[in-house]
Amino acid sequence: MATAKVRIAARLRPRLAHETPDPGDPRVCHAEPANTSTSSDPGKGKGSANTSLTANSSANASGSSNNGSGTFTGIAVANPRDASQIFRFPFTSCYDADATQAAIFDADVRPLVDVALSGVTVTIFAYGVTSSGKTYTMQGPRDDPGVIPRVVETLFAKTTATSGTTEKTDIAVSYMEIYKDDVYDLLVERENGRKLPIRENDVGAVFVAGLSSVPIDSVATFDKHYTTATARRSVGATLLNDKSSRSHSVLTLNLRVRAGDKVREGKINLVDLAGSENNKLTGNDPSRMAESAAINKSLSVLGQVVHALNTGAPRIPYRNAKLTRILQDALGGASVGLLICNLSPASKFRQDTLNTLNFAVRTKNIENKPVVNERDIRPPPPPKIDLALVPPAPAPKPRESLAIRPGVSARPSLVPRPASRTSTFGLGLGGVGAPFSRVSSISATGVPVKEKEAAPPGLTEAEIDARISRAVEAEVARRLEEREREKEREAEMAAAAQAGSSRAKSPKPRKDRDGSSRSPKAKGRELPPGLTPLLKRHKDLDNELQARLQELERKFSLGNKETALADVLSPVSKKKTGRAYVALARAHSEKGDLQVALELYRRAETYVPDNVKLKERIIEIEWAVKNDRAFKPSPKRTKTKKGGKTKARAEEVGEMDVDAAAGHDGENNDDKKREQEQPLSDDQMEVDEVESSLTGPAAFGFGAELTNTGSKRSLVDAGMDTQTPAKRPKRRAAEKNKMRVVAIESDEEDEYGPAAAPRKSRRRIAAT
Ligand SMILES: Nc1ncnc2c1ncn2[C@@H]1O[C@H](COP(=O)(O)OP(=O)(O)OP(=O)(O)O)[C@@H](O)[C@H]1O
Repeated sequence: MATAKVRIAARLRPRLAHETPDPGDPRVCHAEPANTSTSSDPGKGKGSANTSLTANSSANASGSSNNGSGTFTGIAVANPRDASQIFRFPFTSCYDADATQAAIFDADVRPLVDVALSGVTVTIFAYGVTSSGKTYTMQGPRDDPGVIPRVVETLFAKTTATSGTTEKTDIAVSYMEIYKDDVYDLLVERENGRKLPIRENDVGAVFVAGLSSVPIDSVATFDKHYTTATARRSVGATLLNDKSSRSHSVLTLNLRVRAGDKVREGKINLVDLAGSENNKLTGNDPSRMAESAAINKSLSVLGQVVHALNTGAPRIPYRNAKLTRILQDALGGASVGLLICNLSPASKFRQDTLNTLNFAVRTKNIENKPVVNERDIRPPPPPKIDLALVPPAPAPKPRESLAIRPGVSARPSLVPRPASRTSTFGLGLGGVGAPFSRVSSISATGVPVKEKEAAPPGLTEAEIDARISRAVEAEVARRLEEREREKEREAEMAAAAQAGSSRAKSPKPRKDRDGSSRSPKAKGRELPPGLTPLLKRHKDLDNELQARLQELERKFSLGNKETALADVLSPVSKKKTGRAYVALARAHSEKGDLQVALELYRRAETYVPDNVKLKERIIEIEWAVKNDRAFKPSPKRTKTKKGGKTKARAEEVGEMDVDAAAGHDGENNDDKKREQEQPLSDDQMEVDEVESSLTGPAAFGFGAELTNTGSKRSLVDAGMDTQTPAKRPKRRAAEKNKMRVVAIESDEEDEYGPAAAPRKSRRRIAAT
């Protein structure tokens, strides 16, 4: 998609009862004849009497005409220090006091709904001085709804219109406020609300971790959530506005449009910014002053970001405020942006109005690079099986072929493929995600043969299953024979050695593995160089193997490939795979993709079926999905350090705490303290352990993607041991016998920042 500049719509609100008119007040001009004009910065301009100055804008720097026809459309406002000087700010879209909510919506907002449904992120934000009408524009009163309710209504009207088609749209909402530079979820009870951290995922997208996302299936459902959440927003009375927003609010509508084999994921961010305010005018008390300072600071950072983008600065200060961090995508990112510039007609706000207009003029030069989020949702092709040398099944059942359909492109598995490994039963399954074609073929003589890429076409599933079974049986038989021969040799050598030593000295009873003492003579009688006991063992194994193969076949025939894979993996691989799924699930649940998260947790359970905490997690998410409720992932865990000290868990899996990097290390201290007081249950530890394994380099080769990169500085701050990982193994080895792992996960980031390779430390602590 090409670049797209941020669109600007200027809206002048009507005068309130107590506001008296003044000739220099801002005025909306619709195609008025353009007079003398000088390209100038209105904030600094000092023109002669009756001079009309046009705001400096690269879009229209050459004159007062903004449409090439000698007319001007935009906002005209007098200089507060020299009323004879009129500044003109050209905007193609501007609305005067008579403009209706519907007019603004239809002209500027409605087209963006289609853009979002096409898989693009759209951000619409209202900007302006306090009491300029931002909340009125975004939210609106019940009898005159603003942008937010209208967007939702339009979305549902559009999805209803496509209900007869193959297109299906899922909509979910999340709603947060940024109050005194802390983020809170407005969809949860205020008492339960905790400060939410801002994080960055593995592809650099910024998101608020733990923010709930509620699926909505109708305007009425949305209304219910929205009304409750809006009542939670921080609002207070000031001398300038008796219902002044004391926070910035961001309402996000997540759209998922499924059409055939494709899914598009668009988003609409609807932002109602708190208004800049002059404390001399607002009459703020100390608490209002603190709010006001936070509002003004974040808006000032917003201005700096816009300025840096306009001047092509090498560093854009997004990280200097939560607000800009969250709006990063809308300002120079991959979003389509609309800034609604709200203006107050009151004289006392004249300078603020000029500031607002200057900000708007600068913002409209920002270029974004919108991205369409569309992906193929066809299921991955069935695994290929190398069956070239396995003899054909005697009686194949006519079932659907597992052979890959021609023309269907393979999609990468959710779980990256590890290097192929050979299991104890000789199946080189290569772990989860590896195609069955990686199974080493076994020749009739039991010698593994080179892998081939494509399975012979036209085989039924039954044939494939049968061939796998025969291949496994052949390999197991070969290995058992080898083992028996080995044992025979050992037994013969032992007998010969004992016979030799018995001639030299009297026999000494020797303890066997089972603890029984037997004389070499007796042993010789029980274990002659013959094969009887070995064959017995062989038979046991055969039965065991047979049962296992039957179980495998049963599961394959049920189509439960996941379970079957879990069964044939080694315990270590099972655990690793489970960990990988848990980490992915957690990342999805934090993003609000509860359905996907649930599916991933269920898959994880296949690999670690005994994990009680995991079961609980599944039940919780199932409940949340079923009841359309938000799911709050468990807070960061603490772990007990040797000596009884505690510390906050470094990071969540798969994310980087961008706050620390942004210099907000001191935040959330209360939350951390609370977390430190929560002991970890063993089950939770197991889940954490499952997640933490992803940080290891051996985690299927994708550890780096999901690796937690907590900062070393934060560990130092928390009073933690920051000994380098290289030294740890020695200490661990010494402690190994008296310690047990009760909590793992302390990921450290190189002190030079997140760009450096992440390292992982595992801590062992004393058994309790
Ligand atoms: N277009 C409009 N038509 C009628 N009344 C309006 C309009 N815009 C704003 N108002 C009124 O102006 C007052 C201030 O509006 P609003 O609370 O929306 O301002 P705000 O910019 O959100 O202020 P703050 O930044 O302090 O939250 C309210 O009483 C509101 O009803």
